[in-house]
This record gives sequence, structure tokens and C-alpha cells, in this order.
Amino acid sequence: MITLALSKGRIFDETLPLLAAAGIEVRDDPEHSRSLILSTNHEDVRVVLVRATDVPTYVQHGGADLGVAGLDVLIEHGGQGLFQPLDLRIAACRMSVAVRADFDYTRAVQQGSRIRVATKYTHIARQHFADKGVHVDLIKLYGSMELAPLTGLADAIVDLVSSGATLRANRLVEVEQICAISSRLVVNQAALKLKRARLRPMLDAFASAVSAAPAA
Ligand SMILES: Nc1ncnc2c1ncn2[C@@H]1O[C@H](COP(=O)(O)OP(=O)(O)OP(=O)(O)O)[C@@H](O)[C@H]1O
Ligand SMILES: O=P(O)(O)OC[C@H]1O[C@H](OP(=O)(O)OP(=O)(O)O)[C@H](O)[C@@H]1O
Repeated sequence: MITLALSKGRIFDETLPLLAAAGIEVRDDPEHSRSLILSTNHEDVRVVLVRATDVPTYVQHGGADLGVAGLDVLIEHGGQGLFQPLDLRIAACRMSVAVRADFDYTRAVQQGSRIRVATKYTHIARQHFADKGVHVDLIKLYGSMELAPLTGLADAIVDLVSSGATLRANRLVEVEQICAISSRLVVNQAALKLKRARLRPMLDAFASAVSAAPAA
């Protein structure tokens, strides 16, 4: 059995065409089923639905043989025990610093002020500000980061930005882009050896589908 870990929503939706290119069709629709294990048109391939942040953990510990996870999630996880053969170029966005329009970020940085930064992505944020030599107090949040500067909890946030609509809706401005983010295929290192005959053609089919897809 080959087990693929996916998260519901954009990763599931954007992975489906790549699976189709590898001849794999998922039988259930996660939006209309409560089942967490989905069968496919191949008896020996199944999809398990997990939280986006749990995909690396499932694959690392062999709960799944392979999975799809955002680079943000992989950096935060650390990537131990994971083979990362392919950038799938799906769920593309960027990791950015954003502040209230009336907060002078450039000046705060130049003055060497301590900046309070709220984020779900503490590893990425810590590394970014350490590289810049900026002193920060990090505040760990699990969602709705945009609220933090609006309520006085923080001066800045580090969060994912795609269209910019969420920042605009909350009257925040993007002041720095930290890195580009897309989703990666991750494979359990032991599974890659033990199930190589079944996994290798799947990985090759994903790679061909990615290079055939128009650039995002
Ligand atoms: N607005 C966006 N546009 C494009 N890609 C995004 C966007 N937001 C997040 N992503 C990417 O998609 C991945 C999955 O995001 P999703 O919103 O499905 O899960 P999540 O809510 O961040 O995770 P969890 O449920 O574990 O907290 C993220 O890890 C990121 O790489
Ligand atoms: O620039 P935009 O196109 O507005 O996208 C950015 C938003 O997308 C992500 O949230 P998501 O939609 O995944 O919601 P969630 O984190 O609550 O799941 C991210 O945390 C931002 O809030």
C-alpha cells in the first residue's frame, strides 16, 4: 500500500491534476465526506487527510509514504527524515512582513528598536530578523495574525501573502518579502528504498506533470 498525505483545501485541490497525470484518481470528495482515508482507482494507493502542518510529521514517522506540504510548513518542521525531491509549484505565495500603515517600520529598524512580531512561523521569522540584525520579541499565534497589529498585540506580523487581499481588508501594508513559498513533494526516506519500484514511477510522473504545467 502507498499512502499519500494531503491537507484539505488548496493543497488537495491543486494536487489532484498532478495525481491525474500519474494516472491516480481519488474516489471521494473531502468536502462532502467525513472520511479521513480516501480510496483511489488503484487498490494499492490511498490518500489520508491531515492538517497541513501535520503532513511532514506523518511522512517523517511513516504514517504516510509521501505527502505534499508548503515550504513554510517544511521550514517550521525542520524536514528531518524527509526526502524532498520536487517543487510541485502549487499553492504559490510569499512569506512577508506586514505592519499597520501608520507604523514606520523602516525607522524602527534604523533606530534599532525592539519590534514585537506576531506569527505562526516563528522559525522563519527568527531567522529573518537575525539575518537583518533586528531585535524582535516573537509572539506565537496559530491564526488570524492580521488582528495582532490592529489590537496592539504586536507591531508587525510575518504571514503568507498571495493576492494581498487579506492585508488590504485589514489595512495592513507589506513592508518586506522574506521568501517565495510553494508546495513540495515529501517522501519518507525508508519508504523510498523499500517501495522504490512503486514510488519511482509516481515521482517521475509528478515531475513530468510539473514541467509540463505553465509557470505559476
Ligand atoms: N493565500 C494563499 N495562497 C496560496 N497558497 C497559500 C495561501 N495560504 C497558504 N498557502 C499555502 O498552502 C499551504 C496550506 O494552506 P492551508 O490554508 O490549506 O492550511 P493552513 O490553514 O495554513 O494549515 P493548518 O490547518 O495546519 O493550520 C500553506 O502551508 C502554504 O504553503
Ligand atoms: O494575500 P491573500 O490572497 O489574501 O492570502 C493571504 C492569506 O491566505 C492565508 O490564509 P488562508 O486563506 O489559508 O486562511 P487560513 O490561514 O485561515 O487557513 C494567509 O494566512 C493569509 O491570511
